[in-house]
Amino acid sequence: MSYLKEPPFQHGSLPKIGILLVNLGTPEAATASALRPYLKEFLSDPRVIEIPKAIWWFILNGIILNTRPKKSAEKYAQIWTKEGSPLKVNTEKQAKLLKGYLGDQLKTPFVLEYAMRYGNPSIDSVLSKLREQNCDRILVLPLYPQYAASATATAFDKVFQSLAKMRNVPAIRTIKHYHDRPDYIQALAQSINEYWMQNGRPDKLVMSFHGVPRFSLDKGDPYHCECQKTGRLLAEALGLKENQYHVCFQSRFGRTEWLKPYTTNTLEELGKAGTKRVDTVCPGFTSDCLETLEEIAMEGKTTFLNAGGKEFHYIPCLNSRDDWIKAMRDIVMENLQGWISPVPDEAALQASKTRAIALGAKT
Ligand SMILES: C=CC1=C(C)c2cc3[nH]c(cc4nc(cc5[nH]c(cc1n2)c(C)c5CCC(=O)O)C(CCC(=O)O)=C4C)c(C)c3C=C
Ligand SMILES: [Fe+2]
Ligand SMILES: [Fe+2]
Repeated sequence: MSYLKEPPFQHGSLPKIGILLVNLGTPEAATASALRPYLKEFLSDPRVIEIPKAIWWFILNGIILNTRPKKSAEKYAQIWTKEGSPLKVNTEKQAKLLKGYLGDQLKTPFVLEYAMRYGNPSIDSVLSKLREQNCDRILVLPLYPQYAASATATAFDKVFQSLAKMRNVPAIRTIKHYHDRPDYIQALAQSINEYWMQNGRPDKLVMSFHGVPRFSLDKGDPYHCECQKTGRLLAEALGLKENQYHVCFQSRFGRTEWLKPYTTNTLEELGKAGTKRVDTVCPGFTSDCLETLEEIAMEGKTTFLNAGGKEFHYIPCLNSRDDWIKAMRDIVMENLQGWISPVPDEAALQASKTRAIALGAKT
């Protein structure tokens, strides 16, 4: 086994902290040819598809990769922006703003980058970049508030696979979840209240989370419970009664049962029941993306209106809201405790050199 070449080591150089935001990833373009490699990487992940490898290989390569890229590309084309995929654009903005806020508070030198679990910038390439900049401690923040093995754990797997190629491995901290943090809940509640102040209130609020297969709940994945808890806390923060909101799950893939109730069924039932206005929000997504802008804001709207509903509103994700970036800053600061010093590292280094000289040591 040969390891990656280490960046040149310099005595006396100040090590930095690396902060690595990880999001899911997105295709490079809204075309079938760009969707194919993205979907291949995504759907080859055993944390995402938990069926025997050999069987899945035939289904994926024989059926899915011949049909889905074109269909998905058509959906992406409807939400694509001049700057690119909304997921990437939003993640980039969050990283930039968070860097600014952390710069105001952190006395220890740091580097903040974002990476994508699938596609680019890859976790491999960004971790190499952090090591080259002398980061000897790295904090990993997945941009998923609720823990799921198929989202959070696979991001960690990829980080550890990258580290396994290094000789001088940095210290690592991972943030598992923040689904019940008051600042995250408050940012969501505030965004919804602001929306309601401008657009009036709905009859029902639908909170839609990304789904996962039902068996993952039975096998011990806490994702379902964490989504339910986020939903309950958000409803409490908004002062909603139980009959004024629904927690449901979207994006079902394949024929197996996924977490229920399915968002599409909920919207259809609400429409059929004569509910006049439904507002939807996706608290599990910190950035707007295909799943929110196309599946909910477009497809969900059609489902509800076709079933007899009259008015459908989609409330955007947290994206680059100031209260959310501040919450991210606080999540990072809390998780850096013990790694950061209250005085600038340069000053601490100088003080320890002075002490050492006073004690007669050669530096
Ligand atoms: C096939 C199984 C899938 C599981 C399990 C899954 C879990 C999961 N996904 C997210 C977040 C996102 N998923 C997104 C897109 C997306 N998801 C799947 C499949 C599974 N996801 C597919 C095939 C796709 C690609 C689009 C498509 O062809 O339908 C996205 C959006 C990406 C974008 O570019 O905008 C996000 C975000 C979570 C949080 C999660 C587990 C909880
Ligand atoms: Fe997904
Ligand atoms: Fe979807």
